[in-house]
Amino acid sequence: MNVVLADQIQHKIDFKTKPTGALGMLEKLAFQIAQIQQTLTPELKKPHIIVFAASHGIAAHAVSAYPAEVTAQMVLNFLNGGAAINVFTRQHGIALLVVDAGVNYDFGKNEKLIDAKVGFGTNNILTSPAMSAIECDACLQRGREIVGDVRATGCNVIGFGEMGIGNTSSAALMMSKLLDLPLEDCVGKGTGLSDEQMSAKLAILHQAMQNHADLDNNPLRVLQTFGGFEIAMMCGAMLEAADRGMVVLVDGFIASVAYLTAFRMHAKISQHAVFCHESSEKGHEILLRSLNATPILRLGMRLGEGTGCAVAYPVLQSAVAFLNEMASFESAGVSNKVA
Ligand SMILES: Cc1cc2ncn([C@H]3O[C@H](COP(=O)(O)O)[C@@H](O)[C@H]3O)c2cc1C
Ligand SMILES: O=C(O)c1cccnc1
Repeated sequence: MNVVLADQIQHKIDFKTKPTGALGMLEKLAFQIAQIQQTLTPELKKPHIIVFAASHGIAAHAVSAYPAEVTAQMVLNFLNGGAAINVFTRQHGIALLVVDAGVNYDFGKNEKLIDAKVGFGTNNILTSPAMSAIECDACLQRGREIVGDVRATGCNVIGFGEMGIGNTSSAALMMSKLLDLPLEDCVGKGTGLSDEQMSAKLAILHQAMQNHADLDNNPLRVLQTFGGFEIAMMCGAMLEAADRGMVVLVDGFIASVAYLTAFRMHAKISQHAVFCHESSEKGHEILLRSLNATPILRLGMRLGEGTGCAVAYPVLQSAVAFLNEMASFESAGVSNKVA
């Protein structure tokens, strides 16, 4: 760490015309973004959100309140501009990219969709590993390449979203294994299961855990065994974004599990991560706490798609704006003597 620059950034924040610390979390964000960019005058350039979509074999077991076909239908909705993430990215001037990481549907040629198809969905993780080591590696690699292409456009702030019916099941199993926590702490209602359906989901995931009893907590093996193509691609994408010095916006429960996996691979990613919101999906609060992460927003959202990143983005803009534009005590002739 460049200690001199870190001191200068903190000094610049502290000498703005406000009581020390009065901009709260905006100050922490401003410091972090300035540190990431190694400058006293950070800028957020060409923000992007990438939504990765994939199908899940486990969806055949009624672990979601919605049918598996919704994954492909929502991809078409993203392409037509009608989903929540389309609305919020449009609202805030964020570019949106949609990636077919492995949806069980043939979208044909569509120039609006990035084709990174690794397959037509993961295996059923109740009985088999989600994917082969080769597929897992391909996902990480494709995620990295897509971010490389986005970085080349001048983007320095990027968020990731996902779409994949059944993926809260994948994420819960991964979280339980990586953090060595009981499944009860990690499994939630996802798209909105009833209490009864939730008990059935928990029973299936206990069975899945038992069927993979010899799995250790190696992040790559956990990803391969329980992950989804979209979760693995997000993981590679987050790693690349950090490697390239970008600000990484972390969305809800599933994105945070992808982040946890990436963090276990390369802890350095934490310097780049901004936790945008706390999802109301059970497990997210515990996961954020275990990461020592303070989310920007707590709106009771539980959607995914990167929506938390899009809604939190203006807060990052405010953080950068105060650091660049606000007067200092000296420039404004305001006394900074504490009475
Ligand atoms: C219409 C619709 C739009 C969505 N957008 C995101 N998700 C979210 O819900 C899914 C995870 O929940 P579960 O594990 O219960 O299936 C993921 O696709 C996630 O992105 C959606 C779900 C639905 C139904
Ligand atoms: O927080 C999330 O990412 C989430 C929660 C429920 C359903 N889908 C996504």
